[in-house]
Amino acid sequence: MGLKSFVDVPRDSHFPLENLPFGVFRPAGGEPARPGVAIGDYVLDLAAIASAGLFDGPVLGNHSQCFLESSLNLFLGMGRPAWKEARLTIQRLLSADEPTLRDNASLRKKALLPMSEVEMLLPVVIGDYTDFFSSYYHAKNCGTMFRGPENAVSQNWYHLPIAYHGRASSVVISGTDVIRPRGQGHPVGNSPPYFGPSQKMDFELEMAAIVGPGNELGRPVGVDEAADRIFGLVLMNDWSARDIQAWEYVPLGPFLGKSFATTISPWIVTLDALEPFVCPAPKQDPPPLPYLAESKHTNYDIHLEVCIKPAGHEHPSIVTKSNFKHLYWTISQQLAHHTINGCNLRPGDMLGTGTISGPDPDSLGCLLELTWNAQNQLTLNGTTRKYLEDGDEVTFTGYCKGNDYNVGFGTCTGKLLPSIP
Ligand SMILES: O=C(O)/C=C/C(=O)CC(=O)CC(=O)O
Ligand SMILES: [Ca+2]
Ligand SMILES: [Mg+2]
Repeated sequence: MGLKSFVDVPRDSHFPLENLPFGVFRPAGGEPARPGVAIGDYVLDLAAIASAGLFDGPVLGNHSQCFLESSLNLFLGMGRPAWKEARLTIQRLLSADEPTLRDNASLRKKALLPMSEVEMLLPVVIGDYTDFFSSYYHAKNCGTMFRGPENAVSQNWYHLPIAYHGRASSVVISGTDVIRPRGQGHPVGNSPPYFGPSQKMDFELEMAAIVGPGNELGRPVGVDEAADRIFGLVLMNDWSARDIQAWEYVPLGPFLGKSFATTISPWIVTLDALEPFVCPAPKQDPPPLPYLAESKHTNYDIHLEVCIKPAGHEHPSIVTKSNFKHLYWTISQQLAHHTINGCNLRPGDMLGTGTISGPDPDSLGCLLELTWNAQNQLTLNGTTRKYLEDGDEVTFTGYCKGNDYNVGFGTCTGKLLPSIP
C-alpha cells in the first residue's frame, strides 16, 4: 500500500505522497512567483507553509525564508540536510492522519491550489548549463552515421563523459513555443552554404540533473560525494537543428544548432524520491580511472516516452520509449568529471545527460537515429515524418513504477513554430 494523503491523489497520478517534487509557480491573480510542491492535482504553496511557521525543524526553523524566493536556488544551496527536512515536514503535513493542515480550512484554502489554476515557471535560475553525451547507443548510432561502423565510438568516449557547454539563457519551461531557427547548412558542390530555416529539426530525449550546493573554484568533488551535490532531475528536450549542427560543429562542437532553445519540465523530482528505483548501471569496460570509479555504480529505472502531435491531429503518436537506466556514465560521474579540473558548479546549474537511447530500434532518443538521418520515415497516425514539421508538438513523459503508485516527472512539451521570415 502506498502512503495516504488527505489530498485526493488519482491512482495514475505522477505526484503521490512518495514523490513531492519541487517547482516554482505563479498563482492566478498576479501574485509573485514562489516555490511549491506537487501533490496529486494540487500545488502546495511553500511560501504559505513557511509564513505559517510550519517549517520548524532544526535546519529550516530559522531559514524558511528560502521559500519566499522566486526561485529554488537558495534552498538548493542549503544542501541535503535541508532537503531531507523539508521533504519529511511536507510528507507529514500532507498525510491523512495529520490534522495541522487537514483540519485548518483557511490555511488549506490558501496553501493548496489546483494545479490547473497556476502557471509553472523555471524552477531555478540556471547560471550554467552543460550537456553530456552519455548513452552508448546514442554515441554508437551517431558515430556510425557520421564516421562509419569502424570508427563509430571514439577512444576517449570510453574513458570520460564527453560534454559541451550549452546555453543557459535559452532554457525554457515546458509549454513554451519554439521558433524554428535559421542558419547555415552544408554547401552543395561549388555553391555557397545554405542559409534559411533549418530543414532538419529534431528533439533529443534527455534528462537533466539540477545542482544543489556547488563547489569552490579549484576544489573538485569526489565521485562518491557527487550525489549529495545533486538536488534532483527534470525531463529535458535539447532541440537540435541537425543541418546547422553538421556544418558548424567541427572542430569546437555544437553551437547555434542547439542554443536556440532547450525545454525542461517544471517539477524537479528529488534523488530522495528516486531512491526506491535505484538499479545497476551498465558495466564499464575498460574500468574508469580512479577519480571516476564509484563505489556504487547505479542509475535509476525511469521509463521515458516521446510523442508527437502534428498540427490538426487530435491525438499524439508515441515515437519512442527509452529508459534512464541505459546511461553508461552516471550523473555522479558526470559531476565528478565536470569538477575534476577545479571548475566550480553553482546552485541551479543544469547538467543534461545527453540523448538517452536504448538498444532497440524503438528506443532511440531522437529523429536523427529513428529515421537514420532522413533515410527512413516514421508513420504517425496517417502522416509521416523524417524530421519535425511546423506545428508539431513534442511531449516527453517520464515515470518510475512503484507497487501501486508512480513517481513521475509530468511532461516536458513544446510546439515548433515556423521560422521568422
Ligand atoms: O558523433 C558525432 O559526431 C555527433 C553526435 C551528435 O550529433 C549527437 C549530439 O547532437 C550531441 C548531443 O547529444 O547533444
Ligand atoms: Ca544533447
Ligand atoms: Mg538545446
